[in-house]
Amino acid sequence: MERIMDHLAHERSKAQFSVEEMKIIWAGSLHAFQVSDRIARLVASDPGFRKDNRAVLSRKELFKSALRKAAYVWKRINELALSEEEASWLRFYVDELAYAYIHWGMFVPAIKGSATEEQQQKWLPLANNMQIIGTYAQTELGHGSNVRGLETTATFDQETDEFIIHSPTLTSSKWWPGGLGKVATHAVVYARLITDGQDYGVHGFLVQIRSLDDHFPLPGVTVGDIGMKFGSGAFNSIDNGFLRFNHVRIPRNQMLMKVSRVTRQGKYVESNVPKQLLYGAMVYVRQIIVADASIALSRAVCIATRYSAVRRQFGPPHEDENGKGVETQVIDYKTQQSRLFPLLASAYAFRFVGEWLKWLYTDLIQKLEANDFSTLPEAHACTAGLKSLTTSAAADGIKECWKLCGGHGYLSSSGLPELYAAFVPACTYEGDNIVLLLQVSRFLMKTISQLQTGKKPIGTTAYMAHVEHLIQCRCTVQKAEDWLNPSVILEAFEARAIRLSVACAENLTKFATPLQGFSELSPDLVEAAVAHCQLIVVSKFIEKLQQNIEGNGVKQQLETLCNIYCLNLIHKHLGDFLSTGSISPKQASLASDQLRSRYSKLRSNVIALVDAFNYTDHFLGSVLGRYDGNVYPKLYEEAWKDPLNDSIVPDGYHEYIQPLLKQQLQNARL
Ligand SMILES: CCCCCCCC/C=C\C/C=C/C(=O)SCCNC(=O)CCNC(=O)[C@H](O)C(C)(C)COP(=O)(O)OP(=O)(O)OC[C@H]1O[C@@H](n2cnc3c(N)ncnc32)[C@H](O)[C@@H]1OP(=O)(O)O
Ligand SMILES: Cc1cc2nc3c(=O)[nH]c(=O)nc-3n(C[C@H](O)[C@H](O)[C@H](O)COP(=O)(O)OP(=O)(O)OC[C@H]3O[C@@H](n4cnc5c(N)ncnc54)[C@H](O)[C@@H]3O)c2cc1C
Repeated sequence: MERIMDHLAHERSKAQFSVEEMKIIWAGSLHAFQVSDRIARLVASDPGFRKDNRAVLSRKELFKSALRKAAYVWKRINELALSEEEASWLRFYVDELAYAYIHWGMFVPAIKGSATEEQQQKWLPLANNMQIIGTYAQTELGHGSNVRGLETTATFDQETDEFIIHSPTLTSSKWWPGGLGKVATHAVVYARLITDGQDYGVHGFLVQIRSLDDHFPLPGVTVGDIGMKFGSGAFNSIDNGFLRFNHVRIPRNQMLMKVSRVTRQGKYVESNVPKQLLYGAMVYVRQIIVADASIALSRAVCIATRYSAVRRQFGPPHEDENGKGVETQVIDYKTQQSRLFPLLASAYAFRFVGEWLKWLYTDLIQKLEANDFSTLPEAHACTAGLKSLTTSAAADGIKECWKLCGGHGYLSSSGLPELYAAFVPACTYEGDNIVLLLQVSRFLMKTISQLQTGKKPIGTTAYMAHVEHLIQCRCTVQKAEDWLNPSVILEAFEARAIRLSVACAENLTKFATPLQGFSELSPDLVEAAVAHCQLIVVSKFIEKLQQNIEGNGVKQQLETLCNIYCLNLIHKHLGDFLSTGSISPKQASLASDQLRSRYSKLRSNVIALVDAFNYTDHFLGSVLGRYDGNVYPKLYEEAWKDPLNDSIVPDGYHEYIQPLLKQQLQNARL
């Protein structure tokens, strides 16, 4: 036991940079580090937030435990008079999916984004004080991605000045909203607005669904939980629900009227705000999900990295720091490094692109407030594309981390199965990842077509202004070290992205209609969108390195991680880089050489690099990822805690094992 604990301490002593400074870089600022660190410790030390028993709870127990924790969170927020920032850190570190995620993450943002000032004044205080609990009811049984295809209706009744909310078909049942099944009292419901016999498409409405007195559904409302979901814990602590309306009436002023409104006379009036703002809550949450992706991936990487340094298999016996003969740490196998280190680099890359996206979103909101809608299309494309790219990579990465831990990774106590089950639906919710990439490709094709009209591309598409150069330029790499030059890397990624996009744009012209072209070429369009989004991540990582980064050796580590992130992408997408002529086969081989050399350079720093995430053992929830590396005794201890080990002889022995054994014995004797 001691040896293993010493072993991680030895790993930490090899770090060539200041972990404390890196913690600040990871957190985003000294202030963010201090607040998050304080709240993380507060949660970890409070037995009310215990979560190590989750895997053995039944669905009902899990749900109730999540309700208890959500109520306790609210109590602690008030008792400690936490600021909004501290409260959101508290919810984050409690790490238990419950209605509060949707209430704060979607219901409140939907009201802020789509309600008029007057409506906000009425509803936000109620929501902010938890006098009502809200959900976001958009998806239906029959339609999720195709929002324009939603079937729920909101028909204006001029006589009573009300909307009648109705579910005309089974497929129009709302299906999936979190917190809806058993908890929410109110919902932002997306329904087709019909007035004067005309259908004006999907709009948002604020609808009360349960009584605030006895919690029973209101007349005309049928509501319940949609059932168990993937994995044992994960999303099963939350009540994703179904909801059907039978001519439920709401006052006219409960239509969210920032984008358009219906007058007392039933006239539909559009404001000067673009219709797309109705989808504003999705832009907001997608931006948060990118940050979530870096957190989920970094948790998994932290577990797999620490465990890989503890775990030993094969190899000629080495001498450890105490002169004892030991086997090889699995982290020293080059295959382990080539699977794990790019994931570590991706966690950092996603962290920085998430930081930038948060800035982009804040900038968008400021512009919208000044009635400047010019950056909305780019914000939509960036949030959609990066949500897609980072969640797909993080979900795959978590799965890889579990395999990197061998058999023990499959144990619930590793924390990895639940982390995977909780994160993988992020590839679907807030927009299916392929559907979102198609939105990006639509934006790219539009930008390319506008180049011909002389419109200057801006922001993340600014590189397209250099289309003539990027279409024909040749990569200048001659030796492996040349791949360490950021401008060389950037140009290779820009060339690959624009060449894929231009090829799509040219191919689209060969079809009878754009619609037919988009449909036929959609796999290529998705690849072009991925290349563009990867370019954004690469360029934001490089930009981060151009900032003033303090701390002994911190910048050097980030440079190595950035090189690994970029060179590994080249390695994985070699087909794209070669087929577009962005690099040559010889340069690809030099990139692989450089990648291998970067792994060696990173090796002694990896434990410190995952320590910089500053995750408590409570938050990690993993025996394999423990800070002290004391894995084996704790695995053994955890095994004893399983309910099956409550008794020496299991329940069922007398009914099913003993009679069977007896029968077989008797048969043998006969
Ligand atoms: C505390 C924080 C907690 C965070 C929460 C974490 C955990 C919670 C867990 C789960 C919550 C999950 C919630 C949900 O899933 S809610 C439901 C989400 N649903 C979707 O995301 C549906 C995806 N589909 C769509 O977004 C759209 O239908 C579409 C964009 C794919 C297609 O729509 P359609 O109107 O048919 O679009 P067009 O392609 O014709 O586009 C029209 C036009 O509008 C632009 N555009 C589209 N979307 C947006 C947008 N969001 N913002 C701005 N602009 C948008 C599009 O680009 C077109 O523009 P044009 O080319 O210039 O015409
Ligand atoms: C855990 C979880 C929580 C959720 N929470 C909420 C919530 O709180 N509120 C809410 O309203 N919704 C919620 N949802 C629903 C979620 O937003 C939808 O599931 C999501 O938008 C995807 O839509 P879909 O299920 O209709 O998938 P579909 O669109 O049916 O996708 C099925 C397949 O078709 C493909 N596909 C669909 N359209 C196209 C196209 N145009 N081109 C190419 N391929 C296409 C997709 O790529 C996918 O492979 C949640 C979902 C999950 C899993």
